[in-house]
Order: sequence, then C-alpha cells, then structure tokens
Amino acid sequence: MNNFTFTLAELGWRPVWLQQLSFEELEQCFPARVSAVYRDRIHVLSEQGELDIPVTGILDADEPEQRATVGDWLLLAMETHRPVKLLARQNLLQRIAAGTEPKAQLIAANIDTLFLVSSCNQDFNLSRLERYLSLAMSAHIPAVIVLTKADLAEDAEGYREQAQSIHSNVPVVVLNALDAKAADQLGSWLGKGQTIAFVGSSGVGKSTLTNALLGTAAQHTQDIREDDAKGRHTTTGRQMFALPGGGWVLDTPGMRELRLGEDAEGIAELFDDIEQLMGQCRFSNCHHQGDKGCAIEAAIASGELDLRRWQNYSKLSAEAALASKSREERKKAKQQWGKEVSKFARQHKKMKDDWR
Ligand SMILES: Nc1nc2c(ncn2[C@@H]2O[C@H](COP(=O)(O)OP(=O)(O)OP(=O)(O)O)[C@@H](O)[C@H]2O)c(=O)[nH]1
Ligand SMILES: [Zn+2]
Repeated sequence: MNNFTFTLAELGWRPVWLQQLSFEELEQCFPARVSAVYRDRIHVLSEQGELDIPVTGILDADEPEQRATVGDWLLLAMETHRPVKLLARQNLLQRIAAGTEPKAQLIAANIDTLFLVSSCNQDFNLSRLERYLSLAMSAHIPAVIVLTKADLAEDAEGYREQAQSIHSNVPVVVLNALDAKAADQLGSWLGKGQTIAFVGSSGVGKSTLTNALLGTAAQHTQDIREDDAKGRHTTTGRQMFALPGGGWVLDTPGMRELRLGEDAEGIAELFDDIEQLMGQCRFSNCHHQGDKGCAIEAAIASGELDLRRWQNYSKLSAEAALASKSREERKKAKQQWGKEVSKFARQHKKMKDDWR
C-alpha cells in the first residue's frame, strides 16, 4: 500500500487532544489516528506516515473500552512506534454484543457528524428516526437526518416536513443519492478533518451515498485488506476512508448492526417536553392510563402531544430500562465470579502452605 503522510489538521486533530498531553509526551511521542482495526493489528495514519501496529501492550487491554477503535487517537513513541496512550475520546459508538458473556464492542470513535439515513418511501418511519436521534444524543454526536430517494417520491417536501418535526435543531437534507450533486448537499459537514458516519436500515442508500462522496477515491477502499487464517483476502476490518474534500468517512461492519435506543440519556434529551409533562401529572406514581389528573393524557386529548410520539417514548424508555437492568445483572454476576476465583485462589494457596 502507498505510504501517505498526513498533517494533524488533515486528520482532524483538535485542541481537546492536545490538552491531554504532557511536555514529555509532546517531546517523545507523536499522535496517530486509527484508520482500521483487524484481529491482531491496527492501521494508523500520522505525520510520520502510515503504520501497522500489533495489538499488544496497551492495545490489548482487558476492558473493551480501553482498546483502540477506528477514529481513535493514539500517542506513539517517536523511536519505537510503540503505543503509549489512548487519548480520551470526544465520543464513542459501541454496542453490547450478545453471547454467553455479553461484552461491549467498539464501533467507532471521535465522529463529528452522524448522518441518520432513511428514504422517502416505506422505509420512512418517524419512530425509527427518533431512535437514531436518541442514540446520537446519548453518544454526544451531532446528527443530520438524510432522506434519500427524493427522485422516486411524489411528495419529497412532505417527508422533509415530517422529519423536521422530530427536532427543530437537527438539519434535514433530502436528496437523490445517485445524483452527482448529492455530495455537494452534504458538503458543509465534509470539510477538512471532519469525520462522518452513516447509520440507517438496509437498502436506504448508505453505500450509494458513501460512493458518491468518495467519487474517484473509491478505488482506494479496495486496497485495505487482510489475509484471513486461510490466506484468503477479506475486508472485515473497521475502516476510515479519506474523502476528496478532506473529510473522513467511518464505515465499519458494526455500524450496520447498531442496536438502537438503549440509552436513557438521549431519550430524555429528545423527549424532554414529555418528561416535563410527566412531572405535571397530579400523582408522582401516575401510570398515564386513566389516572386522575394525568397531564400526558390531557395533552394527547388536546392535540398538544402526538400519540405516536408518546408511544415511541414509552417503548424506548422501557427498552432502555431493560437494557440497564441486564447490564447491572451482568456486572453483579461478574463481581460474584471474581469473588469465587479469589476464594479459590486463597484456598489453593492455603493448601500449598499446609503441605510445606
Ligand atoms: N432512485 C434512487 N435509488 C437509490 C437512492 N439511494 C439508493 N438507491 C438504490 O437503492 C439500493 C440500495 O442502496 P444501498 O446504497 O445499497 O443501500 P445501503 O443502505 O447501503 O444498504 P445495506 O448495504 O444493506 O446497509 C441500490 O439499488 C441503490 O442504487 C436514491 O436516492 N435514489
Ligand atoms: Zn400521567
């Protein structure tokens, strides 16, 4: 592969990261941005060029959150290129992978704009867009709603208005992803050093849009491959691609499998009007189901609160409560297991001591 060098500004370096470095670190190390993560190595871009680094040392941390993911900033030792520090992230997308022992899987870090993609057809669903938006808010990532397939819709404006009703401050862009002008419509979020990512259901046009943004740079994406155990080429890595205008798009397999809306923080922010209304119910333990003096039911009856929105809020918060409960249970189970292990170790030591 070609060995490109990048300036820190091109890579999206910001003062928040500079503030995390000591004088010694500034002298003896250099920052590098993680552009791809493979099973046993990561790929980074830096002022010193592109480097492949084995996943050992700090990169092999026990806690998944301490490991590097695409978009992360690492500090590497000038001489040895050994990773010294993972810089605190601006934001992080992760998901809890199912399995016998569920654990966090990092998807991408340090995203400047998350494009929430839906299309102007039967995929369009306000409740799903609200899910995406609450996810972005929970992760502290600025979001933009993108509605594709405007060319196929009779009333694309109508879709725009509906999407805009979700939140007045979230930009909505309606476009045809197959049109060469699509990239221009997203131009203001793609400037030098800006990092973006797409989420949305299958078939809404994420790949089409990514290709439209990459333009002729698309070939570059074919370069990043690794040999799997049997020597075949696979493209399973988590990757960051350079856009012709100086921005970066993060495209990782996990991006497409994001489980949404399990974080209460974003839900509270997106539906803060509903949470305020709930505070006005006469009884603090109101079930909002025929209870006397229920502010929610009154607001629905008067048309002030949309029934669909209330139902979606209830569903998302119930899911978030369930997710946090199972997280707590997992944590407890892990602590219990830790206790068993140390008890066993103590008994084992005692046995050994007794034998001496
Ligand atoms: N007419 C029209 N077709 C589009 C538009 N955007 C996407 N398509 C078509 O829709 C189909 C699906 O688009 P993709 O880009 O593969 O969708 P995706 O979101 O990447 O789907 P996954 O890879 O399954 O997540 C393709 O045949 C595209 O050509 C659009 O704005 N207008
Ligand atoms: Zn109530």
